[in-house]
Amino acid sequence: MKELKHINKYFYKYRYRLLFGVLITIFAKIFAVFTPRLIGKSITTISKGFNNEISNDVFKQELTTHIIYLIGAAIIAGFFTFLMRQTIINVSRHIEYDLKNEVYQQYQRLSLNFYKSNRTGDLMNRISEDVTKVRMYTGPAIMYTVNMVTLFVVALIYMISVAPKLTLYTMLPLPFLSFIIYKLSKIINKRSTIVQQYLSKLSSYTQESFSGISIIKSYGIENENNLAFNALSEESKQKQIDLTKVQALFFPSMILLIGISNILVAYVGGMQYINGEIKDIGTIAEFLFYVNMLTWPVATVGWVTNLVQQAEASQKRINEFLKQEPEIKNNTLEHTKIEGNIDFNNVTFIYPDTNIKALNQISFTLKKGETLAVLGKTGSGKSTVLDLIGRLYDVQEGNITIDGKTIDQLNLNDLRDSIGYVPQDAFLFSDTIENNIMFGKEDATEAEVIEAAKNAYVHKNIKKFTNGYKTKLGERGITLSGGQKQRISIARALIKAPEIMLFDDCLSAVDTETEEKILNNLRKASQGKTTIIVSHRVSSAKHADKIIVLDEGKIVQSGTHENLINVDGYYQELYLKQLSSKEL
Ligand SMILES: Nc1ncnc2c1ncn2[C@@H]1O[C@H](COP(=O)(O)OP(=O)(O)OP(=O)(O)O)[C@@H](O)[C@H]1O
Repeated sequence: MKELKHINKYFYKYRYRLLFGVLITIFAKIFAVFTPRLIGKSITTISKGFNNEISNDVFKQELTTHIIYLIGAAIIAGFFTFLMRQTIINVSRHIEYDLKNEVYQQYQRLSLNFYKSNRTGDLMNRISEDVTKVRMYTGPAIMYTVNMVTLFVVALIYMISVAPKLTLYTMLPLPFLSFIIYKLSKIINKRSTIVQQYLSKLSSYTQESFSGISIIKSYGIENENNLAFNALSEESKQKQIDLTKVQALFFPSMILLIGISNILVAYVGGMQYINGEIKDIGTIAEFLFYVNMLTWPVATVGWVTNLVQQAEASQKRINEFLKQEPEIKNNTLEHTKIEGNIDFNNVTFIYPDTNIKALNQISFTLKKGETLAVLGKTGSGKSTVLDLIGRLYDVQEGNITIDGKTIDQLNLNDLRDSIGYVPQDAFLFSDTIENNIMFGKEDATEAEVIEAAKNAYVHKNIKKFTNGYKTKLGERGITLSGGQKQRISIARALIKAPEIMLFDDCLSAVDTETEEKILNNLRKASQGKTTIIVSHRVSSAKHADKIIVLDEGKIVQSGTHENLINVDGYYQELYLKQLSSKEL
């Protein structure tokens, strides 16, 4: 129960509702216990009536009173049971919602490395399946426990006072029942976890097949794909059958044990009635009702124990994530206006997970309003430069300053607010084009959206879609070309009008002519803004105030376009190659 302590704060938050739920449960059970008593009394009255021990009038009057009370007690018990579910199960839904939000907020706080070291499936499971299992502890487990304890106490007190020996026999099979249910539900849970795993495997497999359908079709591997799917389905079916076999035992075992209890009560009660130890015949009927009434709560002891064990295991997994601290922390609450003077001083950076030295002693200075172009072979460390400016990672050696302050001393939110970043792979959400652009500025006007799209040279494309800016993207929406995606992603950064603009090879999918037009617009839009353009093309770099060429994390060339085309090296080679291909 150590791990589940985390939930106590939520119990405290909803303490009044919970307490109300517990009280209601107690009332419900008190009234529920009236039913067997009144049935017992009615049977005794009927027996007396048949044996002419009471007059016809008394018989009628007693029986009518019992029946009216019986209906009344059943209605009241039913109403309280309804209220009990309404309160306790509702509280569990509130706690589930709060816990999901807590986990999600923690996910948002954590740094990129956390996402690298944990699989997406794992992250999804903890927020869905694990939270659901914890909910079973906060709702059904509590409800059934209170239910059982109350019913037991109320029923037992009364049963012992009426027939102590018969009570003992009634209770005898119940611990066995509880134990068997505990064992069965343990096996059922184990097998259903396996079934669940197979279901996730199947859905991931199908999902991937659908995403990669064009590859599957173009390579003509539909048959192989079918065979692999069939094999997985077959395994999954086998696991389902294993589960069904144990599930099939659940109710028969319960019915068997209830049957044994009924026989015991009928036999022992009958003998006691014959011996005169029990006065009223109705007591036997009453006890038969108790057996059936107590069986389900007793069975739930085993079930609830299992629920709590599972919730504990799930909460343990959730706590592992909740305990983690983001590697990148905001070190100050003080707000600073960011101008955009960037300095790299001997920055060395090694990716912690791969140990790859991505940057090695990098230094450069970029004043507010200047443009830097970063070129170099693939894997030379260009994107890493941008990631470090946005503090997606912290540098290990050397330092980066912005406006003279090392970046970890700047307010992290201010820093990220002042950056407009266009990644290498443009990511667009399954939403309208307009909302995707407005992601950079939530309160943007329509005119601003259009202006940004025009600057990113994508306005004309958008206008051609039937729904224009309201066109839905993503699943069930339209599919954009690589170049269109890149340009919408640029518009998203432009609308933000940040002090620092970071473009990570984001024009690679557009032709050089469009590139030229976009760059012209960017130059106008980014007047006074510090801009870094990562590219593989000289055409993207030639207007920059400064150019650096990286190779294996080191700066191997730096200067302006005019300087660099006149010295032997990577830049000149690239220039000549791209020039000749253009001429061709
Ligand atoms: N998140 C990461 N975790 C671990 N290693 C990484 C990560 N990102 C990049 N690397 C490694 O760091 C090195 C530099 O990568 P980076 O992405 O900065 O290169 P790049 O010059 O931008 O390459 P490209 O032109 O192909 O985009 C590469 O060897 C890469 O494998």
